Amino acid sequence: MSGPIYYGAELVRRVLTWQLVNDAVEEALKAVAAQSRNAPQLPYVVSQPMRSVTIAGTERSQLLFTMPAYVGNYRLTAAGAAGDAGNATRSTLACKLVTSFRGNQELQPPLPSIAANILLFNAGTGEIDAIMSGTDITTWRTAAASVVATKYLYFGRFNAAISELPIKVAIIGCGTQGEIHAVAMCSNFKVEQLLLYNRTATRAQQLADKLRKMTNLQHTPEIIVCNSARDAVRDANVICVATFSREPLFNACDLGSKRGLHINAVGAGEVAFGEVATDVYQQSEVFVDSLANAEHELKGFPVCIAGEVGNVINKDYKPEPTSMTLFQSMGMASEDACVAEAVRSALLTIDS
Ligand SMILES: NC(=O)C1=CN([C@@H]2O[C@H](COP(=O)(O)OP(=O)(O)OC[C@H]3O[C@@H](n4cnc5c(N)ncnc54)[C@H](O)[C@@H]3O)[C@@H](O)[C@H]2O)C=CC1
Ligand SMILES: O=C(O)C1=NCCCC1
Repeated sequence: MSGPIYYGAELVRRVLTWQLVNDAVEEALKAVAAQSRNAPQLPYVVSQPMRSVTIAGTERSQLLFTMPAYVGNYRLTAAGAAGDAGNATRSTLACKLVTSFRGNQELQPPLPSIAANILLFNAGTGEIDAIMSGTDITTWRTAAASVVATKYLYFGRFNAAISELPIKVAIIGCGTQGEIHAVAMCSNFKVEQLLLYNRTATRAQQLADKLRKMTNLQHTPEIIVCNSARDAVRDANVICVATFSREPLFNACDLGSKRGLHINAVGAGEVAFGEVATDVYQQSEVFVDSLANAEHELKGFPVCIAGEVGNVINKDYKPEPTSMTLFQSMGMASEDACVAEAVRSALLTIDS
């Protein structure tokens, strides 16, 4: 063996599309839920041990996560994989190494807070096949998980096509995740209004300017920069929160109509669920990406978890149509494994 191939960030970016990433993430969510429900009618085999967290220093502001996963008997149905027998069953063994250094945004010039690489192994021999830049994959797959959650938890309650229902989306936190969530929501749904809030207001304004110049968004909404998180969430149908805040950024009383509301809680302060108030969790039907990970990582979580997003996709659970739903995203190694495999497959198709 000649050693692993390296796929750098430029190459990875060439094939990242919403269809490719959404499909791979949806497959990972379904596989994890099938495994935890022990559903023998579904073919998946998943091993996703808890991620390890190494604290690089004396504070928890500099972290290294090790995220291994094996996903067996799943399918890539993404457009990028068409033509390479992308629908064939496959199995992927991968491990993501990802750092979270939240002070990086204060550096001159600033660096991303989250940086990752993904190791892809030969699932038959255990040899390492490839190392892939995983920073963009992490960014995209996190937003894709919110898109899939929004599709099933929010849109799933209406009897209309997703493309016909206009929504107002609030983005709380306008860093890397805030930006990709804004793009993802406008690329996948009919967003008529985008409400942006960031602690440093200039950052929200910069994101608004950037989004207004983007020509590749499926929908170009009215974009409003808000003075507070409360202003941003008041009239929103879908809320995406992605900050490092330890403190709640909005409370239940800030949410106008609880009927027909969905929240994607993506970020993590000292406590993963710190940025959303306890009463919001208490009034929501709460879903996670992985119950096993939630048990381990969400110590002191204020409510019972209704299930995994994959349970809703696999149709073994249906949320109450009138409830406020909340997706507590932690991020899963199996998402990275499936997306990295889809990226590799798409790159091989381009090359051949
Ligand atoms: N669930 C998942 O799968 C993933 C979650 N994350 C989490 O998403 C969050 C955001 O990550 P990035 O966008 O990459 O970081 P970033 O550094 O690019 O952006 C963070 C944003 O949060 C704001 N912020 C930071 N501290 C705040 C506070 N105390 N109060 C209000 N706003 C505050 C900053 O102004 C900044 O705009 C982090 O908590 C990160 O750990 C990141 C990747 C995957
Ligand atoms: O899933 C991930 O990747 C991450 N989740 C939490 C913060 C660091 C990266």
